[in-house]
Amino acid sequence: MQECIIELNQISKAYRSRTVLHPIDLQLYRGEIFGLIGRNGAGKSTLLKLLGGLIYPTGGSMRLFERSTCEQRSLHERMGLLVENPGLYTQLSGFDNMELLADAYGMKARKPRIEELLDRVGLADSSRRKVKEYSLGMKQRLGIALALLGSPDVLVLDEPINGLDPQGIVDIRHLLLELNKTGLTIVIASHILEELSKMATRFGILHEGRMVEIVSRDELLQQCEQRIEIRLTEPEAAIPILEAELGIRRYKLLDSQLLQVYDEHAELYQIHAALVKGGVTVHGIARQQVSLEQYFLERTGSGGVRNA
Ligand SMILES: Nc1ncnc2c1ncn2[C@@H]1O[C@H](COP(=O)(O)OP(=O)(O)OP(=O)(O)O)[C@@H](O)[C@H]1O
Repeated sequence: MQECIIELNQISKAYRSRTVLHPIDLQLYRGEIFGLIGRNGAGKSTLLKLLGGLIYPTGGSMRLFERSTCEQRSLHERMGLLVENPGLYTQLSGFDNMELLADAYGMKARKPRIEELLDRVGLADSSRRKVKEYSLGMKQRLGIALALLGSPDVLVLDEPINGLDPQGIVDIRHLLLELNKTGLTIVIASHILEELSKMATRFGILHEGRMVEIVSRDELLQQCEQRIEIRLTEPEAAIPILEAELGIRRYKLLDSQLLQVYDEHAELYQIHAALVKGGVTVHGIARQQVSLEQYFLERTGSGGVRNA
């Protein structure tokens, strides 16, 4: 069974009288990569800051690692944050930046740990170079190493790939996937849906301060999978034909007149011919595919929220 390590119950946030996060319920599970998607101003950073204990909620409660954060605020220390600018000392080397934070943590025997982390984020060879000479991607990787210094259970990242070139994006993705393989839970906010979809195992869609949908990777991929839509009046007659004649096993009856077939090998003309031969009247048949972008826009577009 999945272990829930973060639980938000009706968490909300207002600045003065302006509500920027409406009550949100959310459970995060150990080992997952949770992707938070939303347009600019949707409330992603606010939610991440609440998770990291950088700001206080206006309402609701939060449980971290099965304890209430009211009982113990230090629970937030089990999270590694890269939420705002990592606050790097650019005149110092990557190693020295790590050492300063290790000092603040009061870490003993830190050199091997720092070297291990810099190696893990791919900065071993540049660890003695000044940060001002680092590329944006290198700075982000150093930010991640800093966030990992306290050996967190959860890594919380706000737009870590913003502004990176394609190679920088791939490097960060590989790094995060590797870290996740070691058991680290990751919460990552991004508006680059395509990239997020290559990492996250679950997605939360934030829109105007509301969590409008939480969807697993499998559900999302299924929603965006290529499918054949058949409009017909007798689906109960059509299904046995599709199964017996064409060996189609993956289909979904959306309503009494719309059948969706998920089978990349199925051909439109074969389906049409088999149904007609079996005496089924077909009113329409077409291939459909919803792109990730379309899926996201449907839930956050001017048409408002659509329940999946
Ligand atoms: N300290 C603050 N005081 C007042 N309003 C704030 C404060 N911080 C954020 N907001 C407002 O809260 C809303 C949500 O902001 P937030 O930064 O969480 O959104 P976001 O989804 O992370 O956006 P972006 O992708 O642009 O970073 C915005 O309207 C923003 O103006």
